[in-house]
Amino acid sequence: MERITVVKIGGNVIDSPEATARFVEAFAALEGPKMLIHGGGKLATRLAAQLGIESRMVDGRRITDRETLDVVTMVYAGLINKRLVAALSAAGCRAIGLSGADGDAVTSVRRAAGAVDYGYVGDIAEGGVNVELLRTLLDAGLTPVFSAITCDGRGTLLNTNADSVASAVAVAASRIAPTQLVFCFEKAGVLRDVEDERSVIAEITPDTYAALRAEGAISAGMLPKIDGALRAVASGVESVVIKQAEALLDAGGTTIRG
Ligand SMILES: Nc1ncnc2c1ncn2[C@@H]1O[C@H](COP(=O)(O)OP(=O)(O)O)[C@@H](O)[C@H]1O
Ligand SMILES: CC(=O)N[C@@H](CCC(=O)OP(=O)(O)O)C(=O)O
Repeated sequence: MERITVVKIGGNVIDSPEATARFVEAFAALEGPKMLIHGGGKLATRLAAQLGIESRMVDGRRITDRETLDVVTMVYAGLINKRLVAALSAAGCRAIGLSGADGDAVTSVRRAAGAVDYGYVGDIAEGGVNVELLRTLLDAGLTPVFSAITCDGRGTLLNTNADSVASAVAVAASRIAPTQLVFCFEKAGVLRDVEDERSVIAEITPDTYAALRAEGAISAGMLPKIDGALRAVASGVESVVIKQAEALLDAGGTTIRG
């Protein structure tokens, strides 16, 4: 099979209909087999607030109680996934929407409660992504579109950070064909100064990451993204780039190296 492109689209982009439309057009134009993973954390937080449910994030991950799990399942696996699939289909991309439960696509393990009890949050185990399902869908010319809802294989849905889903899917895809992973979000790349769009860091390695963390230059939602990116390059993914969604087809952004 030709080189596979796995793209993650972040929640701040999804929150803007105009930015999403521009991204969908660029993604549909990408040649070769491809997959999309989407977040939607911002919309979930807003809808939860409308229902009187407070949202709490720790290290870029949502504390997910029973009520919150229902909200995120409706928002990620429902509204956002189906809107994206409809828009991609309209743009000529044969998309198929999936949660981790569909076709046993992504199996995860509930996080044990430690210093923090994350509730219904799952981490993807080694071999948790169904490679044969991916191969079947890609061979059929379909573009899988994954939400951040996974399943423990025993009937319980779990909330998983979408960046972690993206890196696990990319690692699984690399067993089918060489795979590139692109994290798209609203900023120009990983920034040295989060307020300065011109301060893009061209390259991050495990050593520079540790230094940037210690300086406090990288925080919150950027942590699971770079953790996932480093895991992906260490596990056989050919290249990982973090860049602006609208620049999907252009050069630039931050390259992650092992
Ligand atoms: N060094 C950094 N460069 C860019 N963004 C950063 C950095 N450190 C923290 N961030 C924050 O991380 C956010 C992206 O993470 P997150 O909100 O989880 O978005 P996504 O939905 O794209 O995963 C950015 O909007 C920014 O506020
Ligand atoms: C466990 C956990 O934190 N899950 C994430 C899943 C969505 C996500 O990752 O969305 P973004 O890409 O928009 O951040 C959450 O509920 O926020």
